[in-house]
Amino acid sequence: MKDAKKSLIAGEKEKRDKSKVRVRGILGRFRLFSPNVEKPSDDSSATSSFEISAPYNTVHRVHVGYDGQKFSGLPQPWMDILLRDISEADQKRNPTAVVTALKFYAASLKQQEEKFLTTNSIFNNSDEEEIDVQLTGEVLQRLTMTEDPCSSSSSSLSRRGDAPSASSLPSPSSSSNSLSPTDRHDLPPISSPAPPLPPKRTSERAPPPPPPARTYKPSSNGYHPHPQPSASSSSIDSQVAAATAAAAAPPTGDTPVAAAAENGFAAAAAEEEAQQPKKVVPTPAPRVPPKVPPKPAHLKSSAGLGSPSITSSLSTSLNSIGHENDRSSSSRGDCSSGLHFSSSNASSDADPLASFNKENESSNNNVAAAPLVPATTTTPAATAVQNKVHNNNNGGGGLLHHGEDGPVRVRSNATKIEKLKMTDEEVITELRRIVNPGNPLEHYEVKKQIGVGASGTVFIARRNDTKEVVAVKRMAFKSQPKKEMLVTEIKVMQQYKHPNLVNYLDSYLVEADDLWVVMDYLEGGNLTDVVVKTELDEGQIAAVLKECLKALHFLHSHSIVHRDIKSDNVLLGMNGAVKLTDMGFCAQIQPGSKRDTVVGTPYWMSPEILSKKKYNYKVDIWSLGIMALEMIDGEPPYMRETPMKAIFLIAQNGKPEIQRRNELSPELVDFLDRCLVVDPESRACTEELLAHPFISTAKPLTSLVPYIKAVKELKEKEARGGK
Ligand SMILES: Nc1ncnc2c1ncn2[C@@H]1O[C@H](COP(=O)(O)OP(=O)(O)OP(=O)(O)O)[C@@H](O)[C@H]1O
Repeated sequence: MKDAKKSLIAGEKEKRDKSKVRVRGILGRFRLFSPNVEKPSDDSSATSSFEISAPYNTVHRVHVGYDGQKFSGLPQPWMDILLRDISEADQKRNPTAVVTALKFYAASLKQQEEKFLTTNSIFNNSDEEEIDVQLTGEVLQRLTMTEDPCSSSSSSLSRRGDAPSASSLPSPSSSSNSLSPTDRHDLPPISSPAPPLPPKRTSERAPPPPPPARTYKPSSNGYHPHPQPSASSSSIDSQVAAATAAAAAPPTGDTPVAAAAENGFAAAAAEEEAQQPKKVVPTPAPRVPPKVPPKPAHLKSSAGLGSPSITSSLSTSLNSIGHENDRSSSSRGDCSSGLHFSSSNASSDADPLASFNKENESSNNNVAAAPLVPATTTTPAATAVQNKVHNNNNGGGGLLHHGEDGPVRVRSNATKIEKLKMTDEEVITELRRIVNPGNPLEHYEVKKQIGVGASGTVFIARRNDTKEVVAVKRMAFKSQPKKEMLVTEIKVMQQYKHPNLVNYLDSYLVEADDLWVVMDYLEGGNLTDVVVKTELDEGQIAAVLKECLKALHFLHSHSIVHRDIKSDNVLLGMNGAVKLTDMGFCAQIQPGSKRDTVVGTPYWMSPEILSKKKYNYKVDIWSLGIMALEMIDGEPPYMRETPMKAIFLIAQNGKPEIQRRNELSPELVDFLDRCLVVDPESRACTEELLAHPFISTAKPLTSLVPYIKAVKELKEKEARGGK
């Protein structure tokens, strides 16, 4: 009787709580479409039938000129898109931002498989094919005028004081570096229209009539999932670009000229090393292959799991993690005092975990907000990771010597280890080392599908012995375009444990193709669903940000940069727990060093990434600021613009307009202002933000519960067909 009364009271309370849930109005986020596999996450019957065709075999060299009036040299389809998306007046007003957008666009053409440039993640680590943007006239003059790319001084090309300086935008010199990705699908069609596209964000409310750019409908607006051969592959003519750059451009990044020269030397050495015949990577002790069940139907074809995508958020390559340090850069940011970074050396650069181990050995670890230390360093996986480092080095130039006391790593003269691309076989070998042995079906009973991502399908499963409910992401490994990234994600998840990171439990590789990653099940779904359908108040927004900041502080304290912070990558527990996921894009950045791989999701990307500058962990802070805007507005800035235009606008405007500034508390406005600073050196760090007055207004996490429940119910209703 008492219990019945209690549950009645609880039920009433829940009802009251629910009635307080503020449902977002019609200005909710547009429904986005992706060419790949995204299906309604609740649609367990959903399977993908869409396959991205293999795109480009040819290499085009695209030299783009700008005479102060208009751009020339672009392939016609690009020109069409440019004219469609960015008015001539805008082009003229800020040609450097156009260049940023073009380069980003061009680089995306390099992706063999990709998603639409919408909310999807992008990884581009290749500098083989790029657009060569040769500028002439006033743009070139202006570009050469400013030297400090992070300068907060406003450029003559910037419309607002907070806009990036002209030199923070791509310069001719940067065109000789790898450039940024964009949306290949943006090309106009030359063949049949694209197949209908499933929605990417299932939770998104029905949009108002979307502008052409956001619907990606073929032919009507030029957005197509299939690559267009005519403009398919752009390639930088590096010699020409280098010549142009050498003559005209300031050094990119924040490095002094001498350091830049040194860096150039290192890069050249790496290039040279990469061209050496590849040595055989030692094969690990053979593992007794587990008895495997028949291949699941959904893995029989890659299409069944969703088209592979370079933008897989489960993706960061081994190459990318810890291999791109710009040793010459000395910038450390303004917030590093409270954080411990392990000192950089060649060996630790090779793998974040190597660095982590080193860090553990060190006694001066003063990480402040890392309630849990990274998981054991003595697990087979950790050992395997170390082996991997050795193998990598060995493969890269026979640098490993095994002494009696164990392996001794000798400093490589080539710092750009990412040049050493792993073959698929090597990746699989590596993967086998780090996953659990055995057959997962002996341990888990797969229940139902809960979602489909770019790289795989997520299921609820139950552990046979403990009856624990878990989430299992299953991926057709062989058809993944960036296999190394999956390996990286597993490694990062294995090694870095924190209450605000989605907890990794196990992984298995079945028949060398069915990759299982078992993790905690976050029943509340992702934050996107909540921000799209409801309006959190400031205390709740602060609560979410606080949890994310704790996770970021932990990662940054271990020299790990997440690189894909957005609401999609924040999962929620039914108790209000907030956890970051998608560690695939993580990379290590040593103190004082920066990276230049273009990674992330364009709308959330910081100006320094978009303009292909060297960057550090501050990129996560920018993205967190954008995510805060998502929670306020239901979508990130420029979400209703075409991808090309959005990149142009980020490059041009730098800090986005805070639409509802007047409705927000001064604390929240200040928090946003500290995150969305164009100059990363002046941008806040996690430590500062955790102590920010806005964060101290955080409500208890339980305040999120009614919202999470309401959204879940709404989604279930939608899945049942009752809107
Ligand atoms: N641990 C988890 N608990 C609950 N739901 C999850 C979990 N992991 C993923 N999901 C949900 O499953 C769906 C697919 O997730 P996934 O991570 O595959 O998406 P994605 O980020 O688009 O894809 P990818 O990571 O392959 O790029 C999403 O709706 C996500 O919220």
